[in-house]
Amino acid sequence: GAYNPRYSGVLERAFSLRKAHSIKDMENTLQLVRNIIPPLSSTKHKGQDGRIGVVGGCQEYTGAPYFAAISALKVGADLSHVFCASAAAPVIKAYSPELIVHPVLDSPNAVREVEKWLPRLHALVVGPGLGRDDALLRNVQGILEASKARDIPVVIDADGLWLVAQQPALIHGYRKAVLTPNHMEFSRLYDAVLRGPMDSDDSHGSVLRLSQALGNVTVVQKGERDILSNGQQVLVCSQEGSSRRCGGQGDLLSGSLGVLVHWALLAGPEKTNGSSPLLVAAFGACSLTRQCNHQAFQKHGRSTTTSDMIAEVGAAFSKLFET
Ligand SMILES: NC(=O)C1=CN([C@@H]2O[C@H](COP(=O)(O)OP(=O)(O)OC[C@H]3O[C@@H](n4cnc5c(N)ncnc54)[C@H](O)[C@@H]3O)[C@@H](O)[C@H]2O)[C@@H](O)CC1
Ligand SMILES: Nc1ncnc2c1ncn2[C@@H]1O[C@H](COP(=O)(O)OP(=O)(O)OP(=O)(O)O)[C@@H](O)[C@H]1O
Ligand SMILES: [Mg+2]
Repeated sequence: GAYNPRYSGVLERAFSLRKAHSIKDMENTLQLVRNIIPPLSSTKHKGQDGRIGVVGGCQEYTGAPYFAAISALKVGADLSHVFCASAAAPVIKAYSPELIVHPVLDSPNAVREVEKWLPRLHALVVGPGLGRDDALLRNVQGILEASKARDIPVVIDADGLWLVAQQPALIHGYRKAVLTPNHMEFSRLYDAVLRGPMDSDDSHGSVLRLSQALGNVTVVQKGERDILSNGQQVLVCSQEGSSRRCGGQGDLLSGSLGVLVHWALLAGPEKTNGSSPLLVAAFGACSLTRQCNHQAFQKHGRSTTTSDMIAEVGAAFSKLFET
């Protein structure tokens, strides 16, 4: 119908009410994120605030696992490991002396090599820069199975999601899994699991249904607004970011989520007021990534890159969570 100016005031008021409501929801959820953050203390030993592993990195992609692993450290983990293909290891080591890099993913003993470390890890981030080589993916399948057997929380991103789309049974029903698909990865997963195209006009419903169909694993659909669900609750994160979409922002998100998932599970549901700890952790990682993007864009504009965003992690974290 034609635009009727008589209604515009009503619509505007309804819109601003909805916006005010969602700002209040966001603030309430941010408070839950604050509750799960462990206090800094001089009596802690190295490792207590998190030992995180990133599984990814191959001949082509060395940036993605680096971004994920360094972000985990910058958010507050004490130790960050990368398990990558042998060709990627010297490159990642050269980016940073702060990461522990294991060139094992293309070894015939890959699963055993990673399994040795699992008792010492609090969470795994699987997929950044993994690539889609069949032999690597088979090894990662074994690593995922070993992690589940030990009840280690896993964040699955990028090519880890490619693997899950081929074999949803790998993570079906695993309550300590969080998936962080971008637009493409989400539709690929949705097609594979629900055997039909998603309804793009109902993103809440699509995220909810995908989570349910995967046995209530937590799903984070990244986009203009991030939509998060554990099959019961749906949260929306619309923290202001920017219009700059350089590659690697998703890796910052999955790496920081690795730490936050560990903190949230340690804190437990009392600290999250009955909400799912994984959902609260995911909301924290989305808000943080978007705030980093916002701050970096204010300084660098169109030339903003993921490294500029990582330089903002400390200030963004304080602004959101230490107010
Ligand atoms: N520096 C690096 O090493 C980086 C490596 N990366 C790795 O690259 C590999 C492939 O990741 P991709 O994310 O490209 O995955 P895909 O190969 O599934 O492709 C995603 C595609 O979807 C497109 N797309 C994204 N958002 C869209 C939207 N809203 N609507 C329509 N199209 C959209 C993108 O342009 C991209 O071509 C992964 O291993 C990933 O970790 C990325 O993380 C980026 C940084
Ligand atoms: N249109 C948008 N406006 C604001 N923020 C966005 C937009 N699209 C994505 N983001 C944010 O950017 C971050 C990464 O999402 P994105 O969809 O770029 O992931 P990705 O494709 O996996 O990235 P990567 O290049 O690291 O693989 C998320 O925090 C998300 O909230
Ligand atoms: Mg990605």
